[in-house]
Amino acid sequence: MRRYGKNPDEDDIRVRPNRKGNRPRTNIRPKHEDASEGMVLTVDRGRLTCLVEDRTVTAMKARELGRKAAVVGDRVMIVGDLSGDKDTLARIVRIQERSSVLRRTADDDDPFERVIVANADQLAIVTALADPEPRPRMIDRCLVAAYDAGLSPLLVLTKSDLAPADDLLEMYGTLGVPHVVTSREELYGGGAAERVRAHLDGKVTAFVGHSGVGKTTLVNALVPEDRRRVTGHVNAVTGRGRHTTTSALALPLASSNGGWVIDTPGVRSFGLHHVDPSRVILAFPDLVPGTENCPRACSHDEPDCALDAWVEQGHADPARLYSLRRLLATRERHEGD
Ligand SMILES: Nc1nc2c(ncn2[C@@H]2O[C@H](COP(=O)(O)OP(=O)(O)OP(=O)(O)O)[C@@H](O)[C@H]2O)c(=O)[nH]1
Ligand SMILES: [Zn+2]
Repeated sequence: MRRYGKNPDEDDIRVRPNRKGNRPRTNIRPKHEDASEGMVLTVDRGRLTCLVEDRTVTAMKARELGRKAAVVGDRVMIVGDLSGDKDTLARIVRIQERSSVLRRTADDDDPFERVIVANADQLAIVTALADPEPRPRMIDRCLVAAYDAGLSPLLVLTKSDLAPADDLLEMYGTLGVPHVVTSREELYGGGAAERVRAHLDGKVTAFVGHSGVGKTTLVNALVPEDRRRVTGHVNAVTGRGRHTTTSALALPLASSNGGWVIDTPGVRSFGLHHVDPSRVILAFPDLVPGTENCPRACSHDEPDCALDAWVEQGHADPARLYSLRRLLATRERHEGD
Protein backbone atom coordinates (compact mmCIF):
# COMPACT_ATOMS: atom_id res chain seq x y z
CA MET A 1 0.00 0.00 0.00
CA ARG A 2 1.27 3.38 -0.85
CA ARG A 3 1.80 5.68 2.09
CA TYR A 4 1.87 9.44 2.00
CA GLY A 5 3.62 11.94 4.18
CA LYS A 6 7.17 12.58 5.14
CA ASN A 7 8.59 9.25 5.98
CA PRO A 8 12.38 9.23 5.68
CA ASP A 9 12.34 5.49 5.19
CA GLU A 10 10.25 5.84 2.06
CA ASP A 11 12.11 4.71 -1.01
CA ASP A 12 10.24 6.71 -3.61
CA ILE A 13 10.24 10.13 -2.03
CA ARG A 14 9.23 12.71 -4.59
CA VAL A 15 11.83 15.27 -5.39
CA ARG A 16 11.18 18.89 -6.13
CA PRO A 17 12.35 20.12 -9.50
CA ASN A 18 15.61 21.87 -8.82
CA ARG A 19 15.91 25.36 -10.25
CA LYS A 20 19.69 25.36 -10.22
CA GLY A 21 19.67 22.13 -12.14
CA ASN A 22 22.18 20.41 -9.89
CA ARG A 23 21.66 17.27 -7.88
CA PRO A 24 18.00 16.87 -6.95
CA ARG A 25 17.34 17.08 -3.26
CA THR A 26 14.60 15.58 -1.24
CA ASN A 27 12.88 18.00 1.07
CA ILE A 28 13.30 15.43 3.78
CA ARG A 29 16.62 15.85 5.50
CA PRO A 30 17.83 13.10 7.76
CA LYS A 31 17.25 13.99 11.38
CA HIS A 32 20.06 13.37 13.81
CA GLU A 33 18.48 13.83 17.17
CA ASP A 34 19.42 10.26 17.91
CA ALA A 35 23.11 10.78 17.11
CA SER A 36 25.69 9.77 19.71
CA GLU A 37 28.88 11.62 20.46
CA GLY A 38 32.20 9.92 19.83
CA MET A 39 35.88 10.77 19.64
CA VAL A 40 37.97 10.10 16.53
CA LEU A 41 40.88 7.78 17.41
CA THR A 42 42.45 7.37 13.99
CA VAL A 43 41.76 7.88 10.30
CA ASP A 44 42.72 5.50 7.52
CA ARG A 45 41.73 6.16 3.91
CA GLY A 46 38.36 7.65 4.69
CA ARG A 47 37.52 5.19 7.46
CA LEU A 48 37.45 6.72 10.91
CA THR A 49 37.82 4.71 14.07
CA CYS A 50 35.80 6.36 16.80
CA LEU A 51 35.26 5.72 20.47
CA VAL A 52 31.55 5.80 21.35
CA GLU A 53 31.05 5.17 25.04
CA ASP A 54 33.33 2.15 25.48
CA ARG A 55 32.93 0.78 21.96
CA THR A 56 35.23 1.19 18.98
CA VAL A 57 33.08 2.06 15.98
CA THR A 58 34.19 2.33 12.36
CA ALA A 59 32.54 5.21 10.55
CA MET A 60 32.58 7.23 7.36
CA LYS A 61 31.89 10.89 6.92
CA ALA A 62 28.34 11.58 5.77
CA ARG A 63 28.15 13.32 2.42
CA GLU A 64 26.32 16.24 3.95
CA LEU A 65 29.50 17.20 5.82
CA GLY A 66 31.00 18.33 2.54
CA ARG A 67 34.74 18.84 2.34
CA LYS A 68 35.37 19.34 6.01
CA ALA A 69 37.54 16.50 7.31
CA ALA A 70 37.23 14.95 10.74
CA VAL A 71 40.63 14.42 12.34
CA VAL A 72 42.01 12.58 15.34
CA GLY A 73 40.76 14.08 18.57
CA ASP A 74 37.61 15.46 16.96
CA ARG A 75 34.36 15.13 18.86
CA VAL A 76 31.83 13.93 16.32
CA MET A 77 28.14 13.06 16.20
CA ILE A 78 27.56 9.60 14.76
CA VAL A 79 24.46 7.78 13.52
CA GLY A 80 23.82 4.27 12.26
CA ASP A 81 25.17 1.01 13.59
CA LEU A 82 27.10 1.88 16.73
CA SER A 83 27.46 -1.69 17.95
CA GLY A 84 31.14 -1.78 17.07
CA ASP A 85 30.58 -5.21 15.51
CA LYS A 86 32.80 -6.40 12.68
CA ASP A 87 31.90 -5.10 9.20
CA THR A 88 29.55 -2.40 10.48
CA LEU A 89 29.91 1.15 9.25
CA ALA A 90 28.38 4.15 10.98
CA ARG A 91 28.10 7.71 9.67
CA ILE A 92 29.56 10.89 11.06
CA VAL A 93 27.00 13.64 10.62
CA ARG A 94 28.57 16.49 12.56
CA ILE A 95 31.95 17.66 13.77
CA GLN A 96 31.73 19.53 17.06
CA GLU A 97 33.46 22.83 17.54
CA ARG A 98 37.17 22.36 18.23
CA SER A 99 38.97 23.78 21.24
CA SER A 100 42.32 23.65 19.41
CA VAL A 101 43.84 22.58 16.10
CA LEU A 102 47.35 21.46 15.32
CA ARG A 103 48.43 21.82 11.69
CA ARG A 104 51.05 19.83 9.89
CA THR A 105 53.07 21.61 7.27
CA ALA A 106 52.90 20.84 3.59
CA ASP A 107 55.74 18.59 2.40
CA ASP A 108 56.87 16.49 -0.55
CA ASP A 109 54.30 13.80 0.12
CA ASP A 110 51.39 16.15 0.60
CA PRO A 111 51.23 19.68 -0.86
CA PHE A 112 48.53 20.86 1.56
CA GLU A 113 48.81 22.07 5.07
CA ARG A 114 46.38 20.04 7.15
CA VAL A 115 44.88 19.86 10.57
CA ILE A 116 46.25 16.67 12.11
CA VAL A 117 44.96 16.78 15.68
CA ALA A 118 41.93 18.52 17.13
CA ASN A 119 41.15 19.35 20.74
CA ALA A 120 44.61 18.64 22.18
CA ASP A 121 45.52 20.47 25.38
CA GLN A 122 49.23 19.90 25.28
CA LEU A 123 52.07 19.30 22.81
CA ALA A 124 54.83 16.95 23.96
CA ILE A 125 57.97 17.70 21.98
CA VAL A 126 60.13 14.58 22.07
CA THR A 127 63.84 15.15 21.48
CA ALA A 128 66.74 12.76 21.97
CA LEU A 129 69.75 14.12 23.85
CA ALA A 130 71.92 12.21 21.35
CA ASP A 131 71.49 9.79 18.43
CA PRO A 132 70.01 11.77 16.70
CA GLU A 133 71.51 15.05 17.92
CA PRO A 134 68.98 17.54 19.33
CA ARG A 135 67.85 20.19 16.87
CA PRO A 136 67.01 23.37 18.77
CA ARG A 137 65.52 25.04 15.73
CA MET A 138 63.08 22.18 15.37
CA ILE A 139 62.19 22.47 19.07
CA ASP A 140 61.63 26.20 18.62
CA ARG A 141 59.32 25.60 15.68
CA CYS A 142 57.32 23.10 17.70
CA LEU A 143 57.05 25.64 20.52
CA VAL A 144 55.74 28.29 18.15
CA ALA A 145 53.19 25.83 16.76
CA ALA A 146 52.10 24.99 20.30
CA TYR A 147 51.81 28.61 21.45
CA ASP A 148 49.97 29.57 18.30
CA ALA A 149 47.51 26.69 18.65
CA GLY A 150 46.95 27.49 22.32
CA LEU A 151 48.52 24.22 23.54
CA SER A 152 50.89 24.09 26.48
CA PRO A 153 54.24 22.67 25.47
CA LEU A 154 56.05 19.90 27.32
CA LEU A 155 59.65 19.02 26.50
CA VAL A 156 60.52 15.33 26.79
CA LEU A 157 64.27 14.74 26.50
CA THR A 158 65.01 11.07 25.83
CA LYS A 159 68.17 8.92 25.80
CA SER A 160 69.66 10.55 28.90
CA ASP A 161 71.97 7.52 29.12
CA LEU A 162 73.79 8.86 26.04
CA ALA A 163 74.27 12.56 26.85
CA PRO A 164 73.51 15.09 29.60
CA ALA A 165 70.54 17.43 29.37
CA ASP A 166 72.16 20.54 30.92
CA ASP A 167 72.81 22.56 27.76
CA LEU A 168 69.33 22.13 26.37
CA LEU A 169 67.70 22.76 29.71
CA GLU A 170 69.63 26.00 30.04
CA MET A 171 68.46 27.09 26.61
CA TYR A 172 64.82 26.38 27.42
CA GLY A 173 64.93 27.43 31.07
CA THR A 174 64.34 31.05 30.02
CA LEU A 175 61.11 30.02 28.37
CA GLY A 176 59.84 28.22 31.44
CA VAL A 177 58.80 25.19 29.39
CA PRO A 178 58.10 22.19 31.65
CA HIS A 179 60.38 19.26 30.92
CA VAL A 180 61.04 15.62 31.75
CA VAL A 181 64.30 13.79 31.14
CA THR A 182 63.97 10.06 30.37
CA SER A 183 65.83 7.00 29.22
CA ARG A 184 64.61 3.59 28.06
CA GLU A 185 65.85 1.93 31.25
CA GLU A 186 64.17 4.50 33.49
CA LEU A 187 60.94 4.30 31.50
CA TYR A 188 60.63 0.56 31.92
CA GLY A 189 62.20 0.11 35.33
CA GLY A 190 62.76 3.43 37.06
CA GLY A 191 60.14 6.06 37.66
CA ALA A 192 60.38 7.96 34.36
CA ALA A 193 56.99 6.79 33.02
CA GLU A 194 55.34 8.07 36.20
CA ARG A 195 57.18 11.38 35.91
CA VAL A 196 55.95 11.83 32.36
CA ARG A 197 52.45 10.66 33.26
CA ALA A 198 52.20 13.29 35.98
CA HIS A 199 52.24 15.90 33.19
CA LEU A 200 49.63 14.07 31.10
CA ASP A 201 46.94 13.04 33.54
CA GLY A 202 43.48 14.19 32.51
CA LYS A 203 44.79 15.95 29.38
CA VAL A 204 44.92 15.24 25.68
CA THR A 205 48.58 15.40 24.67
CA ALA A 206 49.87 15.22 21.11
CA PHE A 207 53.38 13.74 20.84
CA VAL A 208 55.69 14.92 18.08
CA GLY A 209 59.28 14.02 17.36
CA HIS A 210 61.64 13.14 14.57
CA SER A 211 62.19 9.54 13.59
CA GLY A 212 64.54 7.71 15.93
CA VAL A 213 64.21 9.98 18.96
CA GLY A 214 62.54 7.20 20.94
CA LYS A 215 58.95 8.38 20.67
CA THR A 216 57.55 4.88 20.23
CA THR A 217 59.57 3.64 23.20
CA LEU A 218 58.18 6.52 25.25
CA VAL A 219 54.55 6.21 24.12
CA ASN A 220 54.61 2.46 24.73
CA ALA A 221 55.63 3.04 28.33
CA LEU A 222 52.57 5.26 28.80
CA VAL A 223 49.75 3.28 27.21
CA PRO A 224 48.20 -0.08 28.19
CA GLU A 225 50.30 -3.09 27.19
CA ASP A 226 47.85 -4.35 24.54
CA ARG A 227 48.03 -1.00 22.72
CA ARG A 228 51.78 -0.91 22.29
CA ARG A 229 53.39 -0.49 18.90
CA VAL A 230 56.33 -2.44 17.60
CA THR A 231 59.50 -0.33 17.58
CA GLY A 232 62.37 -0.25 15.14
CA HIS A 233 60.38 -1.03 11.97
CA VAL A 234 62.63 0.83 9.61
CA ASN A 235 62.50 -0.27 6.02
CA ALA A 236 66.00 -1.30 4.91
CA VAL A 237 65.39 -0.06 1.38
CA THR A 238 63.72 3.31 1.91
CA GLY A 239 65.02 3.99 5.41
CA ARG A 240 61.52 4.93 6.39
CA GLY A 241 59.32 3.52 9.08
CA ARG A 242 56.73 1.02 7.95
CA HIS A 243 53.81 3.12 9.12
CA THR A 244 53.80 5.80 6.46
CA THR A 245 50.26 6.88 7.25
CA THR A 246 50.02 10.54 8.14
CA SER A 247 47.13 10.01 10.51
CA ALA A 248 47.73 10.38 14.19
CA LEU A 249 46.54 7.76 16.64
CA ALA A 250 44.85 8.44 19.97
CA LEU A 251 45.72 5.99 22.73
CA PRO A 252 44.42 5.98 26.28
CA LEU A 253 46.94 6.91 28.95
CA ALA A 254 47.36 3.87 31.20
CA SER A 255 46.08 4.14 34.77
CA SER A 256 45.05 7.74 34.41
CA ASN A 257 42.24 10.11 34.94
CA GLY A 258 41.01 10.12 31.34
CA GLY A 259 44.25 11.23 29.73
CA TRP A 260 45.00 10.63 26.04
CA VAL A 261 48.28 10.19 24.24
CA ILE A 262 48.12 11.16 20.57
CA ASP A 263 50.97 9.69 18.58
CA THR A 264 51.69 11.53 15.37
CA PRO A 265 53.72 9.38 12.97
CA GLY A 266 55.11 11.15 9.96
CA VAL A 267 54.83 14.67 11.35
CA ARG A 268 58.14 16.22 10.50
CA SER A 269 57.28 19.83 10.96
CA PHE A 270 54.53 22.36 11.32
CA GLY A 271 53.24 25.00 8.99
CA LEU A 272 54.01 28.29 10.66
CA HIS A 273 53.21 30.88 8.02
CA HIS A 274 49.75 31.46 9.49
CA VAL A 275 51.26 32.20 12.90
CA ASP A 276 50.30 35.54 14.41
CA PRO A 277 53.00 37.17 16.63
CA SER A 278 50.26 38.57 18.85
CA ARG A 279 49.27 35.00 19.78
CA VAL A 280 52.82 33.76 20.33
CA ILE A 281 53.53 36.65 22.68
CA LEU A 282 50.73 35.46 24.98
CA ALA A 283 53.21 32.82 26.12
CA PHE A 284 55.30 35.74 27.47
CA PRO A 285 53.00 37.47 29.93
CA ASP A 286 55.93 39.52 31.26
CA LEU A 287 56.39 41.09 27.80
CA VAL A 288 52.73 41.61 26.87
CA PRO A 289 52.28 44.95 28.73
CA GLY A 290 55.44 46.22 27.01
CA THR A 291 53.75 45.98 23.60
CA GLU A 292 51.34 48.81 24.39
CA ASN A 293 53.48 51.36 22.54
CA CYS A 294 54.29 49.07 19.62
CA PRO A 295 53.26 50.17 16.14
CA ARG A 296 50.12 48.52 14.79
CA ALA A 297 50.62 44.90 13.72
CA CYS A 298 54.15 45.02 15.11
CA SER A 299 56.22 41.97 14.28
CA HIS A 300 58.04 42.56 17.60
CA ASP A 301 61.26 42.27 15.67
CA GLU A 302 61.46 45.68 14.00
CA PRO A 303 63.20 48.97 14.90
CA ASP A 304 60.05 50.64 16.28
CA CYS A 305 59.11 47.70 18.51
CA ALA A 306 58.50 49.00 22.04
CA LEU A 307 59.82 45.86 23.68
CA ASP A 308 63.46 47.04 23.53
CA ALA A 309 62.60 50.04 25.70
CA TRP A 310 60.50 47.84 28.00
CA VAL A 311 63.47 45.59 28.65
CA GLU A 312 65.93 48.51 28.94
CA GLN A 313 63.72 50.04 31.63
CA GLY A 314 64.13 46.81 33.58
CA HIS A 315 60.53 45.55 33.31
CA ALA A 316 61.57 42.16 31.93
CA ASP A 317 64.64 40.01 31.50
CA PRO A 318 66.41 40.72 28.16
CA ALA A 319 66.86 36.96 27.76
CA ARG A 320 63.09 36.62 27.50
CA LEU A 321 62.90 39.12 24.64
CA TYR A 322 65.77 37.33 22.95
CA SER A 323 63.90 34.02 23.27
CA LEU A 324 60.68 35.51 21.91
CA ARG A 325 62.52 36.86 18.87
CA ARG A 326 64.32 33.58 18.37
CA LEU A 327 60.96 31.80 18.30
CA LEU A 328 59.31 34.33 15.99
CA ALA A 329 62.25 34.06 13.58
CA THR A 330 61.59 30.35 13.07
CA ARG A 331 58.45 31.23 11.12
CA GLU A 332 60.61 31.65 8.05
CA ARG A 333 61.25 28.28 6.54
CA HIS A 334 64.78 27.04 6.11
CA GLU A 335 66.17 24.09 4.27
CA GLY A 336 65.49 20.96 6.30
CA ASP A 337 62.55 22.28 8.36
N1 LIG B 1 70.35 4.54 24.19
C1 LIG B 1 69.04 4.67 24.15
N2 LIG B 1 68.35 4.24 23.08
C2 LIG B 1 67.02 4.40 23.05
C3 LIG B 1 66.31 5.02 24.13
N3 LIG B 1 65.00 5.05 23.81
C4 LIG B 1 64.88 4.48 22.60
N4 LIG B 1 66.09 4.07 22.14
C5 LIG B 1 66.40 3.39 20.86
O1 LIG B 1 66.31 4.34 19.80
C6 LIG B 1 65.80 3.72 18.62
C7 LIG B 1 64.56 4.45 18.14
O2 LIG B 1 63.54 4.29 19.10
P1 LIG B 1 61.98 4.33 18.73
O3 LIG B 1 61.24 4.32 19.99
O4 LIG B 1 61.66 3.33 17.70
O5 LIG B 1 61.98 5.78 18.08
P2 LIG B 1 60.85 6.58 17.27
O6 LIG B 1 61.08 7.98 17.63
O7 LIG B 1 59.53 6.01 17.48
O8 LIG B 1 61.34 6.35 15.81
P3 LIG B 1 60.50 5.88 14.52
O9 LIG B 1 59.95 4.53 14.84
O10 LIG B 1 61.53 5.87 13.44
O11 LIG B 1 59.46 6.94 14.33
C8 LIG B 1 65.50 2.26 19.01
O12 LIG B 1 66.59 1.48 18.63
C9 LIG B 1 65.37 2.34 20.52
O13 LIG B 1 65.67 1.11 21.14
C10 LIG B 1 67.07 5.45 25.27
O14 LIG B 1 66.57 6.00 26.25
N5 LIG B 1 68.42 5.26 25.22
ZN1 LIG C 1 56.59 45.14 19.07
